[in-house]
Amino acid sequence: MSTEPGGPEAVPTSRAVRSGIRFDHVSVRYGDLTVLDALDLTVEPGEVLALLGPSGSGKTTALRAVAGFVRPSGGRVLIGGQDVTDLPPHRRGIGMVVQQYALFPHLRVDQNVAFGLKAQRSPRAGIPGRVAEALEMTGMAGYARRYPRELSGGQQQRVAIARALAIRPGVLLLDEPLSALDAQLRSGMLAELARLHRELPDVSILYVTHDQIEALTLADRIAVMDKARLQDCGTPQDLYRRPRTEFTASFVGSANLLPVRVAGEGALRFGDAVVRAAELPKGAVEGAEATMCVRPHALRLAAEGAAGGAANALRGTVTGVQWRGSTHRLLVDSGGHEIRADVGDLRQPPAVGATVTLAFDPEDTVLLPAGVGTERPLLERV
Ligand SMILES: Nc1ncnc2c1ncn2[C@@H]1O[C@H](COP(=O)(O)OP(=O)(O)OP(=O)(O)O)[C@@H](O)[C@H]1O
Repeated sequence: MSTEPGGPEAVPTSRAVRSGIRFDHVSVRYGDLTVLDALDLTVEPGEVLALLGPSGSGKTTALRAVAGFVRPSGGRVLIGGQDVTDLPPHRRGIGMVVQQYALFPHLRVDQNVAFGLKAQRSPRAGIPGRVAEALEMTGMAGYARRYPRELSGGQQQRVAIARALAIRPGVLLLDEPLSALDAQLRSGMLAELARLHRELPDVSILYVTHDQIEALTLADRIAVMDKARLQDCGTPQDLYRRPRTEFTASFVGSANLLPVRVAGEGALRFGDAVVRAAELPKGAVEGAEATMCVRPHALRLAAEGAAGGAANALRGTVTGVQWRGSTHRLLVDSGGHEIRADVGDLRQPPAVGATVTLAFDPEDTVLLPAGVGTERPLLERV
């Protein structure tokens, strides 16, 4: 599949497929309500970008703006470098899959898959071959003459994906495509989607989800949305290890967010304890507030009263113990804050009420701007 850009009037064909998406300051308003606020974001050709965020954060609106079903009140949408803001959906060269499959119940599987090709006025002679190709890719070649009611949910979703792929799109839009499936099917389909992506290395995929496992598994990069705005964007590893806001830290993986104060000499104070972070914000003045993010799995149990080496140590009282198979999750009250620690290989977990010392390394911390709000930019790091 090529990424050759077409002219402004070009209808995508198998030879001129446009890939890559750019949101250029895209806003969407309904009356007084801004549901997408000046979104600037690029999905490269061949990239899977997950839009991750809570319900109502504007993810679907962003996707529908690319599809052409929502008209931006400001900004431009570009596909393959071409401004498509004024193009109707069927001229944009996109394939789209939504949560509820949206298959035509009165059409057979092959007719459903052929639908987009016919709507696009593809040459008739080529349609059966394209349908067969798309069904083959999604493992549905043996079901071409069935009706949707004769298929399971997972199979229907494969047909919906085949229908989206049949037009050989440069851009594939997936809106919570797995959320109607049960957990086991979902994990199988995740692997299938990853395989499809490898087979379609030039297609840009925009994947809307509120499920962080889907985003972490599939995406090359994740864009985190909240309250109509892009909060953060980066590789899954980046967002997990170096979140820029409290919102990202707690939405991508789980996080302990500890309120700390700069205590001078590179040290921080958390309640009565003195702790150290990997880096302090540039120009951080004594007494300044920040939030220290430390992941539950970065905490370990230390011998009572001693963390050892250069590690941070927090004393606290165990308020809960949850066994999670490979780890125990300990809930520890330290100075009135609940700290979650996921500790592995504990033959004898501490009892509720016991006093423990939790240790963690400065390298496993990230300092964030203080406060629950996500508006403030990250303090510059040294
Ligand atoms: N046609 C519309 N008219 C008015 N408000 C709308 C319309 N479509 C969406 N909204 C509002 O825009 C906001 C964002 O909706 P959107 O569907 O983009 O969120 P989302 O992040 O995809 O959420 P979900 O995960 O629940 O699908 C919501 O508050 C929603 O109620």
